[in-house]
This record gives sequence, structure tokens and C-alpha cells, in this order.
Amino acid sequence: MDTIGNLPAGSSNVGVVLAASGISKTYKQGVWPFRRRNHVLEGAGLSLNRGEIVGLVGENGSGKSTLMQILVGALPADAGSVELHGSMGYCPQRPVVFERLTCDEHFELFGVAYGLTREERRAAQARLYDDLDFARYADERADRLSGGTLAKLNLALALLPDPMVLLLDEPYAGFDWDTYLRFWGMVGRRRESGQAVLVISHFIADEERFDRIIELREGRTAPK
Ligand SMILES: Nc1ncnc2c1ncn2[C@@H]1O[C@H](COP(=O)(O)OP(=O)(O)OP(=O)(O)O)[C@@H](O)[C@H]1O
Repeated sequence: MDTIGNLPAGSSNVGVVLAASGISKTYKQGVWPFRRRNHVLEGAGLSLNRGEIVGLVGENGSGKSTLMQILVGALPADAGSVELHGSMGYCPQRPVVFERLTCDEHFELFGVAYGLTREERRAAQARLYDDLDFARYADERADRLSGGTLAKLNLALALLPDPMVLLLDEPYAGFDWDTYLRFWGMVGRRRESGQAVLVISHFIADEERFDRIIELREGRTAPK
């Protein structure tokens, strides 16, 4: 597969921030002679434009998380290409945090990893604590957070560098109603500033919140 590259400057797809095509992925399971091949993706593709909120739906096991991990570069595809214009943030389905670090320490660590200055990181951190309403857990260790607060930290860490493209794998599964509404408020502000968001979603009720919905079925993507 082509490595993630930047779309060329002056590309005719001026509004496109992420473009993937021909993505295929087969998982091999078991050992010979019982080896089984699971063809999860067979030529899937999608594109995201500036200021677009796109939903990715499909039944359980259809390959949504697999596709998202390939888009973000966390998993190699067998075939296909992914082109990215700008920075990307990713919020995985299962939080990737360090049990013994506090929320504040996570922001500090991720700020360094993203190359933010201390001032940039502090300003973004304060805004995220406020937007997601979890500043009171700043000094709490990750292994002592509730599932919902852990999900807030997971989302906040993806948002910390304010990426052009945000990929979210079922980000609000553990959120209460107030946090769910705060989440969509944040997504709406990103749309207004021209950033793009791709969300794996299971809730039919969410459909009206998206500009477009893409369905993954039998390894391929199609507009819903
Ligand atoms: N690391 C792996 N090794 C082998 N098989 C895998 C692996 N990860 C996923 N699979 C299989 O690939 C298929 C697609 O899984 P994936 O998690 O991408 O689906 P999904 O659409 O995100 O599912 P869900 O809606 O349940 O979260 C499933 O059959 C799953 O069992």
C-alpha cells in the first residue's frame, strides 16, 4: 500500500483533506491446516472535505475500526492508498492511556509528543477541560477514572493538537447526555472552522447530525 502522503499543493481536489481508495485487508487466523482468511475490506474508499462531518456506519464486524486504523496509519492495508492533507487526530475505540498518570500528566506528555509549546498545550488543555467538563479530575490517575471520564480524556488527547482531520471510533459510547451534547457542540465548531470529522457511529438517531453517511458493507463503502 502507498504510505500516507500529502495531497499535492494546487491539487484539483482543493477541498479534500483525506482521500482513500482501493483499501483491502484480510486477517489470517489460526494455524495450518486450519488457517482461515477473513476478507474484511475489499476495495473500500472514502474522501473527506473541509468542514464536513461524515458518519461511518455498518453492522458489527463489518470492518469500520479496521478501515479507521488503516486511515490513521496504525494498521497496514494489503492494497490501496491513503492521502492526507493537513494534520490528523485519532480517538481509538479503546482508550490508550497510561494507568498511573493523571489527566494533567497525560496532557503534558501528549503535548510534548505533538510538539506543542507549553503555552499552546496549556491553553488547549484548559479549553478541553472546559468543553468536556472534567477539570475536577485533573489530578486523578487514569486507572481511577470512571469509564465516561476516561472516554473524555481519550477524546481530549486526540483534540489536543487541533488537527485538520479528526477520526473518532465510537467516541461517545460512555458519555452522559450533557457530555453527548457538548461533544456535538465541539464537532459543530470544527465544521465552522473548516476542519473535517469522521465518526464511527451506531446510532440511527445521529444521522441528521452528519453532512454525509458512508456505509461499509461486504468490504466496500457506499453512500447511505
Ligand atoms: N486483529 C485482528 N485479527 C483478526 N481478526 C480481526 C482483528 N481485528 C478485527 N478482526 C476481525 O475483522 C472483522 C472486522 O472487525 P472490526 O473491528 O473492524 O469491525 P467493526 O465494524 O468496527 O465492528 P464493531 O461495530 O463491532 O465495532 C471482524 O470479523 C473481526 O473479528
